[in-house]
Amino acid sequence: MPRFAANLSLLYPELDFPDRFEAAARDGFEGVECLFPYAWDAGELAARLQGNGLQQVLFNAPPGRRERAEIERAWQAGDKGLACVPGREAEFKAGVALALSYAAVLQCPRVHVLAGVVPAGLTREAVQPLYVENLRWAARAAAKEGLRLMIEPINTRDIPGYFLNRQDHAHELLEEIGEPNVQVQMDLYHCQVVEGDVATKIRRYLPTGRVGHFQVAGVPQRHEPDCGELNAGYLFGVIDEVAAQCGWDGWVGAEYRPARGSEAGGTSAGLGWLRAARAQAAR
Ligand SMILES: O=C(O)C(=O)[C@@H](O)CO
Ligand SMILES: [Mg+2]
Repeated sequence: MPRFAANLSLLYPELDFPDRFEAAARDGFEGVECLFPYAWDAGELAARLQGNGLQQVLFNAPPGRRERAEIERAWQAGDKGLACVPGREAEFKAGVALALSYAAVLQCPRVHVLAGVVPAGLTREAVQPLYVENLRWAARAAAKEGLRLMIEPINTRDIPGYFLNRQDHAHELLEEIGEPNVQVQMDLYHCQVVEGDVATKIRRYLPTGRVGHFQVAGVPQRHEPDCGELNAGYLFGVIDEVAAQCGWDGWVGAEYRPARGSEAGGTSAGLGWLRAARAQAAR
């Protein structure tokens, strides 16, 4: 069974963010990820991790220039990253520096750097050199701290105009960036929405050593992984099989909006997919 991390920005919406750590540990998660930890003091979050025996496995660099407390709200309102946005290089670098400082305190080995939306009037091809240059700069800064950066293809239904949508583009970009500590965050939800053939893509890309993290949700509504058109149990089996062959030991982030979160039992009641994965592994 892969190691699963609870995405605390999406799971347990019935609880205050700091209380979600304990809930995740109680449900048997060993790792957690989140979108943006910046509204909280890094030391306070590190204490929550330690107190609950959890590892922070991933979070995002800020998607735009804001006060720390505003970052999450700004993401909802439209900040989607700066890596491909001309004229905002200084803000991009300041955001990466803030993320690296949180990663050090949280002892988190991975930081996702959002690509951003291609500005009106420009093409993806026109902004790609800037994206590559920004990622190269960020990768070198992260390498000094022993950290890895993730780049994530995201579907354009969720973020219209987003620069990076496809797995093959992400892997081409890694070649161009040319820094070994940059990897792909392969979100199976986005992969299914954009291009499908998910199991084949896991088999193609995981052995390259260029996939640093997986995430999963049901498709099309981004609810529990066992709701909708993806067969999560089958895909976890594929990850397990290929990981064993190539020595991959990363995490799968549970990044979904619980459909059952508003029912009695909250997020925990919707973890049947996790219990099924455990039962399958025990057989
Ligand atoms: O939307 C997603 O998928 C994510 O992983 C967010 O963290 C934005 O990158
Ligand atoms: Mg994702």
